[in-house]
Amino acid sequence: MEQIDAPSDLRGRRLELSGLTKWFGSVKAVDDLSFAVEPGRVTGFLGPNGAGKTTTLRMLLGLLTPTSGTATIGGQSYASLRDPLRVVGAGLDGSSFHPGRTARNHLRWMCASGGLDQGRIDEVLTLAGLTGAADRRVGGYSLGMRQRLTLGGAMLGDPDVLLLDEPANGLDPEGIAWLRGYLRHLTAEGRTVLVSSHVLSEVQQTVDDVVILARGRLVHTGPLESLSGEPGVTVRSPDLARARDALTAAGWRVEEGAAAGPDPELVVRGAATGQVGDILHAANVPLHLLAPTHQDLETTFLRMVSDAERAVEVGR
Ligand SMILES: Nc1ncnc2c1ncn2[C@@H]1O[C@H](COP(=O)(O)OP(=O)(O)OP(=O)(O)O)[C@@H](O)[C@H]1O
Repeated sequence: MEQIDAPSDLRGRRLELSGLTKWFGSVKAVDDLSFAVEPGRVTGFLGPNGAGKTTTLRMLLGLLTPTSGTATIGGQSYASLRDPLRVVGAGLDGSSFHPGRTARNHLRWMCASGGLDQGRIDEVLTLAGLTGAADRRVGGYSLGMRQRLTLGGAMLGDPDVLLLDEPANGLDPEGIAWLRGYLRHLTAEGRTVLVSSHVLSEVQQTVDDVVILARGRLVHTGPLESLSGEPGVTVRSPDLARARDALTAAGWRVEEGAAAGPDPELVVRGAATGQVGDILHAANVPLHLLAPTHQDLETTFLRMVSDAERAVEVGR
């Protein structure tokens, strides 16, 4: 069959995983995973350590063979791409540098081993913000500079798709802001970007979509906003027990709020402030706070993961 790669100015390659499964001996690292990653968006690939993120990325990159299922890039498996380094850039391990090499020489070495033209090295160094440090040995680089070099290396083939494993790991807030700008720039050009992280808050400002994994299984996929949960009303009162009773008697779903201490709070899901205020007023409950609220994204993420992990435990 003839292999046709779209010209890179068309970009727009979708990633599709279908029933992807990987066993390592008796360990099921990836379990019947199906989801898609859209071009022109940054997708966060999230899950706790050991959830199966790296294994999935390695299968997408043809570095591991799935036990069953498929992973395709623009409809093709990695192995069938005619010019894979120009289609997919990968940053899988930020620490695998020869410490005695300069960044420029590292990129030259990458070009030579991947059969890529060296003409993009200066452009990539600029893109990664490493022009001034290009001729320094990588052994003296900070973690953030190594992450930049990993990202730069992934861009050498001017790929349509970027797969990055924990690119925000160890970055300071300035580094995370830089990463956000870098990835935004790349998706604005129509590229497909998938970034893994075990901490949502590290990439929360960076991603458009999320794919959440736990114990190798898909837990949730959707736009980032889909994690903001159901809106609600936060209530603080010195008599929270009575507030809870009045609200549940009126049929509202009441959850514990985040704050602990002398004035703890509860959250009434799906209610408007007026409705909650009227009920508490009628029940003579003293109020210290009544405010509309959205669930914190990280809280939703952690809850989804722990529910999924518990379901796996129960199913065993
Ligand atoms: N080569 C291997 N041989 C045996 N087990 C493996 C191998 N690679 C991964 N695993 C196991 O597969 C599961 C998923 O690991 P994986 O590295 O894909 O998770 P992860 O989500 O990337 O986590 P981390 O953030 O810690 O890298 C883990 O239980 C891990 O121990």
